[in-house]
Amino acid sequence: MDDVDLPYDEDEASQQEKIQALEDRLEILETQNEEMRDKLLDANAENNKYQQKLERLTHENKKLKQSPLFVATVQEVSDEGVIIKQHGNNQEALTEVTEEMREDIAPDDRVAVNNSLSIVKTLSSETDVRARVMEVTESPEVSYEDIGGLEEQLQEVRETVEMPLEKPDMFEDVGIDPPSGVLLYGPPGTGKTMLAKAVANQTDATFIKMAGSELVHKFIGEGAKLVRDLFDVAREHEPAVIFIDEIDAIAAKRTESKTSGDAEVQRTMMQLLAEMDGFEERGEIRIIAATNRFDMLDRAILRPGRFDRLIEVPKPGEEGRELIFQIHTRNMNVDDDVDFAALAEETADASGADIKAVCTEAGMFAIRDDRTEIRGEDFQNAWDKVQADSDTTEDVSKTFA
Ligand SMILES: Nc1ncnc2c1ncn2[C@@H]1O[C@H](COP(=O)(O)OP(=O)(O)OP(=O)(O)O)[C@@H](O)[C@H]1O
Repeated sequence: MDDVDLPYDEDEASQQEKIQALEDRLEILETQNEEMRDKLLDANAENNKYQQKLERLTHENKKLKQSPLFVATVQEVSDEGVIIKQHGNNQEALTEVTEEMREDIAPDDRVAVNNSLSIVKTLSSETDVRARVMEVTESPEVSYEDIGGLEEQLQEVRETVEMPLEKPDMFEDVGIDPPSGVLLYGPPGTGKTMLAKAVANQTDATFIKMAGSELVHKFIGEGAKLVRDLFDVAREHEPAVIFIDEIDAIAAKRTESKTSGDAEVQRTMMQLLAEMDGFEERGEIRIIAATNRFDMLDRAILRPGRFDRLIEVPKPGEEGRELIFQIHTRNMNVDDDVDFAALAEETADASGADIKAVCTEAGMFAIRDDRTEIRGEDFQNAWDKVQADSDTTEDVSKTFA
């Protein structure tokens, strides 16, 4: 009791006064106690609030690190941070990375960034992108005998692509440069890809195919780099035939609009032209491009030294159609009553791809009927079906146009 400060004078206060003073002190202490309890309750409530906020932020933080993340390409790594270019809008941004991550990051790497553009992780290397966008075939299985009704076109492709690969000395001796690039143009499914594959097969060249639309739509922001990669891959695989399908996607006439998408397409095309122009010693690499939209092409790509040999690949004529029927039924069990000449007459306007579809469908009709031999009527039904299917596709594309 020594350390307690009593509210009265021990020697002088009467008993009554002592009781009164103690009662007063008790009252004060009770009030103080009450106040403290209130404060404690407030503090507890506050604590609860902060606890909830902490949980919310932890959750949000976790979410930020998860999807959706955006893809960007590293442009530059410097002391000031990392400059990235976002895919999609092509905008550049300066962002920070942790010390550990900085060591793993180099220009041209693909990275995933979150909403605030912080690099969250690095993505798989570009070889994966190359593999996804380029089809590389050591020796495609298409030969000249598999192509029906394109004798003139075949002849021209052989002269312009096959000869320079097989007899480069002849061009040197004569003193002329072989054509740089060959452009095949015509409706879909007429055998443009087949021609390119067949010539690669004939010359034992590696066939490297890249689709223009994929370059600019699927790998936005990487088009120019992929074009560079395409030529690198070709150099690694010489002799090689580079086939760029749907070239109109990267070489369409310039439009008035100046959207970033257009700028990206422009950059991709400039890179392609630069590769072709700077390709003095092209060695054993030939370039073939194809398009269904010749009218849309930017004339810059048709200048001498670029795609300077134009070959039209039209739909087959009647004779061509008969040949294509024969080619695609070579391994089929066809009844003797099937008259391909009559079928060729009837299937006016069909492309090679349509005829292939008719042959496959005819086989399906026989199977459905539990037969192993394909009859004339199966081909008839198949032609009706292929026509009906293509009408539906046209309607659908009109609807979504
Ligand atoms: N002239 C042809 N002779 C034989 N088969 C053909 C012919 N044309 C097309 N085909 C068949 O159609 C398929 C598609 O043809 P291919 O891919 O070469 O056409 P394409 O002109 O490149 O078409 P796209 O412009 O749509 O890319 C071929 O795999 C082949 O089976």
